[in-house]
Amino acid sequence: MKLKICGMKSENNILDVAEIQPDYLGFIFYKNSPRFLSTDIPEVPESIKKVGVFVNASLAFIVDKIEYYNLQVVQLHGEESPELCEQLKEYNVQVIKVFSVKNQFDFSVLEPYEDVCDYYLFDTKGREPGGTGHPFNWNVFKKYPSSKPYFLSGGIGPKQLQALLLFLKRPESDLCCALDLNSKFEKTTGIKDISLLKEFKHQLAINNYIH
Ligand SMILES: O=C(O)c1ccccc1N[C@@H]1O[C@H](COP(=O)(O)O)[C@@H](O)[C@H]1O
Repeated sequence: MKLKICGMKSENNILDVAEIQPDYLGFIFYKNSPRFLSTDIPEVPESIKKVGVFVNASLAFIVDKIEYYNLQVVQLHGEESPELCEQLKEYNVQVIKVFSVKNQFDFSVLEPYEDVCDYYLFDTKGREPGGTGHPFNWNVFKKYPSSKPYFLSGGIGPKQLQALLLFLKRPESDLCCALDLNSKFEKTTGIKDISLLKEFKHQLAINNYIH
């Protein structure tokens, strides 16, 4: 299981989070988000992939950020088209397409994206496009029709640990390849709590989900 830690706003906090050695660090390039990144990204180990998170941004805006910040992954968190996903593949990045889930989810909406993105990410549907801090009902994955690996997101925090460990034992989590951690691990908005993150990673490690 891989770990993505998302939404840091300060250079020092980015460096502290990088020391935990997540697989992905996510940076929000959406102006309306309280986690909008307005600093440079300090150098982090090459083993950590830098993910840019975008909401209905133009190809030119995304490409500009890919090049300036040397992003390896883009996370499309709005209503981006399959065509945009396809165009982005030409910029040597992996593409994560996000879908927001309320109580039920119609997985047929994935179909046009099957050949044009690398991963899906499932987040909770809220009034804003991300960072709701609320989990959704993971039972929806009992009907997951795809063979594409997915990131699990949406309000995952220390309080979800036991439910998460149970979920990860179930067959519907077989294609869950990464956990996305954001607002439930914050001291203040955009500043991650390092000890909470370390403890969560440790719990996943002692349960043999990460090494
Ligand atoms: O965190 C934000 O402010 C944000 C804004 C716009 C798009 C995505 C955003 N974050 C993403 O939201 C999910 C879940 O966050 P949470 O655990 O519910 O706080 C995560 O994928 C972030 O990348």
